Amino acid sequence: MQRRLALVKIPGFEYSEAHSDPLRDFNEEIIMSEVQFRNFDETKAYKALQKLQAPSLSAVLDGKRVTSCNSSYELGKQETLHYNYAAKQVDNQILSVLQELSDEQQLIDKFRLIASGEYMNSGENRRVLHHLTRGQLAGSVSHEGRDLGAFYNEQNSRIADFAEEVHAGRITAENGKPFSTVVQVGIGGSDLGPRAMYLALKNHVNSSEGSGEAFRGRGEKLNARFISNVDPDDAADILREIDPSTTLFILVSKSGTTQETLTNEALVLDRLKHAGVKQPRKQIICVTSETSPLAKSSEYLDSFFIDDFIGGRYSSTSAVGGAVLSLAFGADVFREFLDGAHAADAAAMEAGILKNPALLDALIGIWERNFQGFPSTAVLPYSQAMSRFPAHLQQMDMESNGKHVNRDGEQLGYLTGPVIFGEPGTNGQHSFYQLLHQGTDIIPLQFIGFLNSQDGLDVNWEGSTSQQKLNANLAAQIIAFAKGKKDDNPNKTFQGERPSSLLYSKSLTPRVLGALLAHFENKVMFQGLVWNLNSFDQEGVQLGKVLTKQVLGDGELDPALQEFSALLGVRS
Ligand SMILES: O=P(O)(O)OC[C@H]1O[C@H](O)[C@H](O)[C@@H](O)[C@@H]1O
Repeated sequence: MQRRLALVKIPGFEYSEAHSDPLRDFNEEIIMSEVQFRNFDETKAYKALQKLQAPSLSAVLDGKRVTSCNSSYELGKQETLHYNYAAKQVDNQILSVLQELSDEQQLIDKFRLIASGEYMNSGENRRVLHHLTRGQLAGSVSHEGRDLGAFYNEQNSRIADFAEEVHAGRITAENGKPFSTVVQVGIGGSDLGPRAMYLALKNHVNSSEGSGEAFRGRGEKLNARFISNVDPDDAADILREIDPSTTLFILVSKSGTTQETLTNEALVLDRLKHAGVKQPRKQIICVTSETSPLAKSSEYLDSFFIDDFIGGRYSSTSAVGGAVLSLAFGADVFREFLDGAHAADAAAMEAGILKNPALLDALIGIWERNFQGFPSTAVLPYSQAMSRFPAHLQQMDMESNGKHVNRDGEQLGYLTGPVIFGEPGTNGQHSFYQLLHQGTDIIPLQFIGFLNSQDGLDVNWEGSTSQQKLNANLAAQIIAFAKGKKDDNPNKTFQGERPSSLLYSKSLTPRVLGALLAHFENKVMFQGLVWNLNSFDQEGVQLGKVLTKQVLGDGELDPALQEFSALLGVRS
C-alpha cells in the first residue's frame, strides 16, 4: 500500500545543506514504499564498521580540542544544550561510516514517517505520536476526521484551565479548603517520567536566586507526591505524610486496567473515606486513554485524555505528565518544557549526523554496542534534581529496544538494546565507580552536567563552592575514565579507555529538561530503526501479568509456581 505523506518545512528551522546528499525538500512527499526496512547486518555500513578499529582514547583526546566535538541544540530564549563526544572512541573514518549507516537505514526519512503519523508501531498497528504532543514536525495528523495535534493541545489547555481554577481556590476540596497537595497514582510510564520531571524542576521553580530566572521565587503551587508500587507500604509512606482531606489525587493509567494502579485507587478511596470525605472520587482526577474503561466514568472530579498513539514510556509530554506538572508548577512551566522538547525534535530532523546530537549519540551507541560489544551503559547526571531521570530512561530505552526479533517478528542475529543504569554524581562515585574504573566490563558513560545549580544556596569551603566541587568531580571523572593511570602495583592501575559523552547546559530549566527528554527519546528511536525493531510495543511485560493472575486465582498452578507462591504466603 502506497501512502503519500506530505511533509512540511519546520518554520524557522535552519536546514543544513552541509550533508553530502542534500536534504530533500520537506515539501516533497515520502512514499512508504520508498523506505526500506532491512536488518542492520544486511547493510553495507555494518560490514564496513566490522573492519574498523576503535582508536585509543588517549590518542583521541590528545589529538583534538574538546570543544570541536560539540553538537548543539539551540532551544530558543538563549538556551542551548550541548552534546560533547570528545571522549568517545570514534575518529573521522568511523563517523563517516556512521553517516553512511544513517543514510542507508533512511533514519531521517523513517523519523519523518513517524512524525507524519505513519503506522510505525508494527506490533500494535498504531501510529507513534509523542512528538506531536509538543508541536508539529511534519504537518498535521488526522485520525477518523480529528486533528490529533489539536486534540493534544485541547487537553493541555483544559489542564491549564483546571490548574488555574485549583490555584485560584475556585476548585476546592470537599471541605471547602483549597487543595494543598497533589498525589499522582500510576506506575511505569504513568509514574517514572512524570516523577522524574517533577523532581528535576522542583528546585528550579522554588529557587530564589538560582537558575529560575523566569519563574524565580514563584514556588510550587502544590506539593506533589507519587504512589506507584502495589506494595501497600509505598502508599502508606505517602498517605501518612499528607492530609487526604485537602489532597487532590491524579489517577493515571493509559489502559485503565493496571492492577497496581487500580489497587492503589482502592486504598486511596479508603483513606479519603477515613478522613471524612463523603464523595472521595470527587477529589480524584483521571488521566487515561479515551478507549480505557476509566474514560467512561463520570464519578471523578474531571478527566483528561491521551490516545492509543502515545506510548506510556513516551507520555511525559502528554496529559500524563502535564496534569501533575501544571498543578505543581503552573501550566506555563509545562509549556516551556514542551517547547524545549519540540526544539530538540526539530533538530533531530537534520540528516547530517554531526549536526544532530540525538542521531550522533544513537550511532555512537550502536558502534559501542554492536562493534565494541559493551553490554550496558550508565547515565550519570551530575545534578541531584535528575535523581530519577536514569530510572525513567531504563523504562524508555529497555522497554523500547530490549527485543530479540525485528519489526516483522524474525529472530535477529545481532545485539540490540543495552542494559541502562545510573545514579546522580557525585553519589555514584561512592557506590559503583569502582567497577566502572577497574572492573572486567567496559561500560560507556553518559554524563549530564550544568554550570549552575538550580538554587542560589552554596558555600565557599576550602577555596571552592559546592557547585565548583561538583563539576570538578565531573571533569576529573571523564579524564580518569578515558586516560586511566599506570602504576607498578596492578591493584592501583587504571586501564582507562572507558568512553564517555557529556550533555551539558548552563542550567537545568524547563526548556533544557524538555530537550534532554527528547534527546534520549529520539536516540532510542534512531537506535531501534538501525536495529530494524519495533520500539513501540512491549510484549515482554505480559507473561508476568498472566502468571500473577493465575497465582491470585484459585486454579491449579505449575508446581514450581505453586511452591514459590506458598513460600511467599500467597498460596497455602
Ligand atoms: O498507564 P498504564 O496503562 O497503567 O500502564 C502502565 C505501564 O504498564 C506496563 O508496565 C507497560 O509495559 C508500561 O509501558 C506502562 O507504562
